[in-house]
Amino acid sequence: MTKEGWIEVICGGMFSGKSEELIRRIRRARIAKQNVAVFKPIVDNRYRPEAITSHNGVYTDAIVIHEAKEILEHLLQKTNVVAIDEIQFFDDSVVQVAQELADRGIRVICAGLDQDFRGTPFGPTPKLMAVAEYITKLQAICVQCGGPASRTQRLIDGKPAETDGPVIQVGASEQYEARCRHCHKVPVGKTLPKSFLPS
Ligand SMILES: Nc1ncnc2c1ncn2[C@@H]1O[C@H](COP(=O)(O)OP(=O)(O)O)[C@@H](O)[C@H]1O
Ligand SMILES: Cc1cn([C@H]2C[C@H](O)[C@@H](COP(=O)(O)O)O2)c(=O)[nH]c1=O
Ligand SMILES: [Zn+2]
Repeated sequence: MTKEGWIEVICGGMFSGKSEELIRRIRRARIAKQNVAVFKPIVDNRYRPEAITSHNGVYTDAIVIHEAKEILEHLLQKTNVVAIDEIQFFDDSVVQVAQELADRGIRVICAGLDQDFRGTPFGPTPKLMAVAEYITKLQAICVQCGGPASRTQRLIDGKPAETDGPVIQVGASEQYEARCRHCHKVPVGKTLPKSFLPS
């Protein structure tokens, strides 16, 4: 007999529709009478504090947590779907938690940035992608050329950030815009870590 339980990752740059897609999957799971538990990290304090919110205004309530292991404490016996937004803000322990849930028979849906503003893999997202059964990589629209925006440009006073800065900086369109690989500007002195380059 086929067993239940797997990991889905929805990734891409900012404005690519990750939260929209996560909310859509949550809505459909609820229509299918699944018991869904929704989580977000406390770091994300934009829009409604206790909800996952898309840049287009759609939202759904969420439990705010500090660490991934708190997810285990919030689950009910009947919970069979777990949705987590902004996974890039968790540490690597979120990978272990997702694996444990999927092994227990739970459908785990994770959404988050795959790259930071420098174009470097972001937090635990790449590791989750490695162990996931299903990956959906979304593109926004490049605000410069209209092409597929796989990257996120950080802005300072409306211009591309030219110097490096903290990786975590919560914000929306006042600080970030969607760009394709050709229009994205990497801060001076920043390239991919050697481990991501061909030898
Ligand atoms: N450059 C852009 N490309 C595509 N959508 C954009 C762009 N700028 C703003 N949007 C809006 O962002 C919405 C997607 O937001 P959201 O689901 O929050 O994405 P994400 O979670 O990936 O940041 C789109 O439906 C659209 O209304
Ligand atoms: C690129 C980049 C983004 N962030 C922050 C900015 C937002 O608060 C979230 C992403 O939200 P979205 O739902 O994907 O729109 O991440 C950051 O902290 N560092 C970065 O490099
Ligand atoms: Zn472009």
